[in-house]
Amino acid sequence: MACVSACLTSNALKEATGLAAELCKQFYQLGWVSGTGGSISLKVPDASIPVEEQLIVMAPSGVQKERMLPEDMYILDADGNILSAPSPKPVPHKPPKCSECAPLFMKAYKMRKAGAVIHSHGMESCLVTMMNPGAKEFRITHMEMIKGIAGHGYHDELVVPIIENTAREYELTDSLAQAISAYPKTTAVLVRNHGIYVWGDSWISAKTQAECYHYLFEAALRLHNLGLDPADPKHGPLMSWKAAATRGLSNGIELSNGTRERVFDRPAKQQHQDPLVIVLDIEGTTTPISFVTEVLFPYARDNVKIHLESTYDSEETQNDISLLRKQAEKDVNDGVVGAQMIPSVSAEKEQIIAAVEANVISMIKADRKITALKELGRYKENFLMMFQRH
Ligand SMILES: CSCCC(=O)C(=O)COP(=O)(O)O
Ligand SMILES: [Zn+2]
Repeated sequence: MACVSACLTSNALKEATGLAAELCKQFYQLGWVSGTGGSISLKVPDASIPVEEQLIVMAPSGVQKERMLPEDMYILDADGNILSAPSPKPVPHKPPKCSECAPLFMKAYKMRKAGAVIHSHGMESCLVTMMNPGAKEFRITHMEMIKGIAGHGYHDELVVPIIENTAREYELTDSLAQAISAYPKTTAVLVRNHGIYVWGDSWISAKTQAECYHYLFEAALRLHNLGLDPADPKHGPLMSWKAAATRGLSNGIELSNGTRERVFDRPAKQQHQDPLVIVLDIEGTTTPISFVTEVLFPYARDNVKIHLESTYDSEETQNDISLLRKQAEKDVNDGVVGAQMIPSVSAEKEQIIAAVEANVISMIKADRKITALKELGRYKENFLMMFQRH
C-alpha cells in the first residue's frame, strides 16, 4: 500500500467522496436511505490498481444520509481498516462512527470483488420479504427489467436469497456471507423485514441493479395483490401452498429445531388450524349479483385448463376428474347439450384435460349446480369460489 498517503489526497478520492454524498441524496429521494437507515460504500476507481486493493469510501453511521458532504465520508483500506474519519460536528450531532454495514460491505468486496455496495431500506425491498414469511428466496421471471441484473436474461428466473433480520446490522454478517456462497449468481441479498444489500463491479452497476431490483420487487408485490404469481412465466394465478408443494416449488417453513415443514406435511387436523383461504359470501353482499356471471365465470372458463395442467398429478385433481367423468357419462346418456365423454385414466393427459375443460365450460354456460363442478372449485385458491354459486 505504498500509494496510501498519495491516494488519500488524490483527485480520484475527492471525486469518490463527492459521488458517495451525491448518491446518498439521490437514494434518499428514492426512499432507500430515509430515517438514517441504509448506506453506501464504493471503491476509489484507479485503473493502475487491482479492484481488490483499491481504497474504500463509506458513509457514516446513524446520520441523515441526504445531508452528507464529501468530507463526512470515511476512507478505509482494502481490508476495511479506517484510514481517515470525518471531523466531529457540534451538538446535537453525535460523534462520528463508521457505518454499521461495514462488515457486510466488506463481505461483498472480498467475496465478490465488488466495486460498490448499496444497502437500501426501500419499502418494496422490505415488503417483498413478508409475502411469504417462510420463504428463503424471492423469485420472479419473464419481466424485462430482469435483464438489468448481471448475468440474467428476460426468460431467466431471478432468485434472490432472503436472510433473517437481527437486532444489530453487523450481526447479519455471517448469514450474508453464507448467502453469497450459496448463491454464486446473486448480486443481492434481501434481509427480512429490513431491506437489501446490492453490489456491482462499479458504482454504476450497483446503482442500476439496485433500481432494477426495486422495480421488480414493486412488480412482484402488485402481481401478488392481483393474485398473480411473479415466478410463473405466464404470471398466472398464485397456486395454493398445497399445489406448490406438489410441484416442489414451496420451501415450506423453517421450524425452531432447524427442520423444514410444508403446510401439507402437517396432520390434517393441524392444517385446518391455519387458515389458507377465507371464503366470503360474495353474491349481492361484497359484490353485485352480476359479479359471478360477469367476472368469476369468465375467469373460471379461462383458467380451468391451466389449473388442471398444473395440478394434474395431485390426488385432489384426480378425484375431481373422476367425479366429472361420472357426471359427463350420465349427461351424455341423458342427452345433455354440450356434454362429452371424458376418456378413462389410461388415456393421454392432454385428451383428458381437453374433455374435462369442454364439459366444465358447457356446465358453466348452462349455470349447472352440480356436485362435480362445485368440487372442482371448492377450497382451491386458483379457483376460489368460482363455481360456488348457490
Ligand atoms: C433506522 S436505521 C437502523 C439501522 C440500519 O438498519 C441501517 O442500515 C443503518 O446503517 P448505518 O450505516 O447508519 O449504521
Ligand atoms: Zn439497514
